[in-house]
Amino acid sequence: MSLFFSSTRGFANVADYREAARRRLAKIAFDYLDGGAEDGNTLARNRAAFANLRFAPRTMLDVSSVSPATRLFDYPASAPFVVGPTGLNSLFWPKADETLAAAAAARGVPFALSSASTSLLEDVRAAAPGGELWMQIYVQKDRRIAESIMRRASAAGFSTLLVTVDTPVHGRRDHDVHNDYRLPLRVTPKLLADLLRHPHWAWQIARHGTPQLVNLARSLGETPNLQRHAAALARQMDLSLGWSDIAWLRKHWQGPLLIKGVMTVEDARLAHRHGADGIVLSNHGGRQLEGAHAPIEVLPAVADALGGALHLYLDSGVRRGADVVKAVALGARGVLLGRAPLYGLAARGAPGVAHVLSLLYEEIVTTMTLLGSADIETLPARLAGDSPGTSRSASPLSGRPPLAPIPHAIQS
Ligand SMILES: Cc1cc2nc3c(=O)[nH]c(=O)nc-3n(C[C@H](O)[C@H](O)[C@H](O)COP(=O)(O)O)c2cc1C
Ligand SMILES: CC(C)CC(=O)C(=O)O
Repeated sequence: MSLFFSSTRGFANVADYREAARRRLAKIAFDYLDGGAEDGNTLARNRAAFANLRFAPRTMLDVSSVSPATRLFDYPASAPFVVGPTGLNSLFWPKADETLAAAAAARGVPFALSSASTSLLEDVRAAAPGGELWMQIYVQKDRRIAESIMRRASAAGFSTLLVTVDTPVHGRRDHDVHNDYRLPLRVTPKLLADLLRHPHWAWQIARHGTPQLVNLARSLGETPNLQRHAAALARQMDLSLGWSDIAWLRKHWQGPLLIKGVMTVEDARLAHRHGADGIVLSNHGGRQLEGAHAPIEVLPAVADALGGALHLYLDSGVRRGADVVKAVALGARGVLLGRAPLYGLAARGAPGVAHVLSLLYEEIVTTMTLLGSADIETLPARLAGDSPGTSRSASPLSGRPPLAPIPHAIQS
């Protein structure tokens, strides 16, 4: 890494890293990272929905020692967030998945590896030996791929499985069409101009080679071939996947199992009924269904319907520690971070990821201190509705059950 890119001085928040990532990455890569589906309405709504929630702080409470520590399944996490699964990460920085996993371990939070990762899951384990690792899978028509990834992840000590169900087809990403984004990247005059404007990124890609979907390749027993495996990823999703397949997943995965991409009370109930341990309320960061609600908007109804029966996580739009606090206050056990750590990675590599995670951690602590919450159990009593003047006692959240440990739906 060059000296120029090593400093994290002057970065105050995730948005600063986003801007630095925008400057360093070629447009084709930044738009893939940053963009949403179609007109970007859901992408924007994810942020607006967080901004519209208001806190009801309490004062004169002892905040001399504030801790956002919590338990995420059996893992004692330093804070209620997880570095979430994102595919093709070495498009942003070499050895990206190892870097993200090591940063998460150092911060004391889980890292979730995408099955579309550009590093082998075994290499990620080696890069974060003591870290808490989760594995995400897409289920493709050839079920042996998912079975092989589950087997390998289990052998490598990954604790928790995320099954992503909001991507039967890819959302329509207009920016990718405009940029002529395809894998492997094809050198067109447009891409060449883009590369010339972003020489540091171009040099990195040239030096380290095009990222490969190595986990997918290994589970197929094939030599990595980006063209073939990217096409397989996009076109071979099992569109027949249904709730009864949780039983099949259970045969291959003994640990906690979360369904990622649930957006309704009905589906949350079905996940529970079919034996999932938890769900991630997610609209895939506004990258899939344009016109979806923001997950934070549906969280209160889902939390009330489940009444603590499932581990409830949320993602999409988390850019501030206050967003994490709001999600926990509304009933989430924790949040997944999608783009936020990627901005740090794309801007500055390992120091950038570490700084983003520590900024979020510090923002959580500051928010809790200003709210009069010394620990996360008190957070549900600190959020009022979004209408001005909503009083604390009128909070729809008062009286919600505390976040008690939840046993797995199925014990091994
Ligand atoms: C570049 C990128 C790649 C992603 N790849 C995956 C993936 O491979 N598997 C998955 O389940 N979700 C994937 N997601 C979705 C994230 O896990 C997460 O749901 C989303 O980014 C959360 O929104 P946020 O980015 O606003 O935090 C990806 C998101 C981004 C931005
Ligand atoms: C590699 C892709 C499957 C990643 C993804 O889920 C996304 O771009 O949103």
